[in-house]
Amino acid sequence: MSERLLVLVRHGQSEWNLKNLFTGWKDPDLTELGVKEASEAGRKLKAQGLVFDVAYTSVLTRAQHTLDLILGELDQKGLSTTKNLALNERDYGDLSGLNKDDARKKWGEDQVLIWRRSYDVPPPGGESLKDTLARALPYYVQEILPGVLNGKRTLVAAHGNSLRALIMVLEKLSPEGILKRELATGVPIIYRLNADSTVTSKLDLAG
Ligand SMILES: O=C(O)[C@@H](CO)OP(=O)(O)O
Repeated sequence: MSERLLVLVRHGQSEWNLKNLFTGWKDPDLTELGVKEASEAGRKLKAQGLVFDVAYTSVLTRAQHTLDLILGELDQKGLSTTKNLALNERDYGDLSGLNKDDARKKWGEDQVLIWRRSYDVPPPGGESLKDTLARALPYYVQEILPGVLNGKRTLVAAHGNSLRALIMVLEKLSPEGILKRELATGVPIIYRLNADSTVTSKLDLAG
């Protein structure tokens, strides 16, 4: 029987993660550390003996670069890959490009935390996690999940908040539960699914 494998990985550290800037749909590349993290993610997946049939990523450079580095480590550079905007980071709207500490000074710690981690309060001009889920989930259900359920071993390289949206569904987390869920850069999470698309097992390759 095929294994219904789904691996999610957040991109490695980006230039704007390093500078502590709200990023969203802006398109910085990986830092040197981010490149190392992505390669390390690939080595960890290889050490697990994993091979993939398909990959998905966003239309943003940091996620695509991460995927390329992972596939390089896996000797799978030619893997069939689909890029879609549905997997993009949450759009940070007017906050994009601002420094996160400066934003805390201007609007206060609590307000910035609400914009960053609440479920349904969007940052000005941007997307809430709920909005992000509303575009990432249909893509997952219609484009990614059918392949996984048919035995296509699937790798998704995307972003903190687009992946948090999918994790909320996979792990059946409440809006309160997702609030505290942080995704480290370049850490793969390996899911195996049941035939009804619920999660059989989860392995977080942190550390
Ligand atoms: O700036 C962003 O786009 C995201 C991810 O780096 O930040 P946050 O941690 O606030 O979701």
